Amino acid sequence: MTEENAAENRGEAAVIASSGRSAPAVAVDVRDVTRTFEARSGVVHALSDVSLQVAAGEFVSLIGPSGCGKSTLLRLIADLDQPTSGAIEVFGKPARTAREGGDYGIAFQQAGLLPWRSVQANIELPLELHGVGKAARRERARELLDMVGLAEFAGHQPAQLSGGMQQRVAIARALAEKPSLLLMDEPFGALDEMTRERLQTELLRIRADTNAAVVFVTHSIPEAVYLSDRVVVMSPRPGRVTEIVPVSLGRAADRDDDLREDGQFFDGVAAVREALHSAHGEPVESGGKGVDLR
Ligand SMILES: Nc1ncnc2c1ncn2[C@@H]1O[C@H](COP(=O)(O)OP(=O)(O)OP(=O)(O)O)[C@@H](O)[C@H]1O
Repeated sequence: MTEENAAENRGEAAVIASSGRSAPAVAVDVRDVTRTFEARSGVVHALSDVSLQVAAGEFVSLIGPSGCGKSTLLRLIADLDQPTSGAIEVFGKPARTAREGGDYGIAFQQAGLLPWRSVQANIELPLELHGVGKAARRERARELLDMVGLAEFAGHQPAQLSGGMQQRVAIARALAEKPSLLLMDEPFGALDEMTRERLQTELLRIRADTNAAVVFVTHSIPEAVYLSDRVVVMSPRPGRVTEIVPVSLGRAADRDDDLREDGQFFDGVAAVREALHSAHGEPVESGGKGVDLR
C-alpha cells in the first residue's frame, strides 16, 4: 500500500495533520520502550525495545499471544504505568501531560461503570472531574447517549443494562471530553458474537464521526482487520513488534457489515494470521495461544 493510500485510509485528520494545518500528525509515538517487572518469581520482561507511531486519526490494533505485553503497552501510553526505559509521547507531549489534559479516552474489557450512578451520571463523570458546569455536562451526555443509541436509558442504573449496552456507555464516557485518541483494551472481549459485530460497526461509525485515533487491543484477527488501518503483530513475551500489517479496506465511513464477506477482508485476515504464526515460529495451520483465529 502506498503512503497516500495509507493516509487516505487513516482518514481526513491524518491528511489535515500532514498538511500542517491542524494537530500534530503523530498521535502516539513510542520509542524504544522496554518494561520489566520485579515479580516474586524473578524479573518479568514484558516489553522489549518496542517502537510504534500512530498517526492522528489512524486506527491501529495490537494483536499477539496472551502475556505478550499488549495491555502493558496500552497502560504505558495512557500513563497508568511508566516504561523501564524508552520514551512515549502523545500528540507531541509526554504521556502524563496528555493524560492531565484529557487528550485521550480509555475503555477496557469490563465496562467499569460506577454502579451507584445513573447511565447519564457515569458519562458525565470525566467532565465533572474536570470542572465542566452542570448544563454543559448534561448537554454533552445527551449527545453521546444519542450517538450510542441509549437516549432512553439515561436514568437507568448500569445493572439494569445488558453487557453490550454497558460497553456502549463506557465508550460514550471515553468520548465525553472529545478526545483525539481512544485507548481500548479488548472492549468487546466479554460480549457475544452478534453484539460484538454490532459494536464493531458502531465503533467504525463513531470513529468516522469523531476522527479520533484509536489504539485497540484484541485477540480476534477478524476484529482487528475489520476495524484497523494497520495491525501491529507482537511476539510472545518479551513483547516486540514483529510485523505491521497494513489493511486496505478503505475509510472507516465506507466500511460496513458486507465487508465481512469480502475477498479483501479475507486476504487481510490471512495476512495477519500468517504474520502471527511467523512471530510464534509456528506453522500457519496450528492455533496460537491466546489468539482467536475465527
Ligand atoms: N504489575 C505487574 N507485575 C508483574 N508482572 C506483570 C505486571 N503487569 C504485567 N505483568 C506481566 O507482564 C506480561 C505482559 O502482561 P500483559 O497483561 O501486558 O499481556 P497481554 O498481552 O495484555 O496479555 P493478555 O492477552 O492475556 O491480556 C505478563 O507476563 C504479565 O504477567
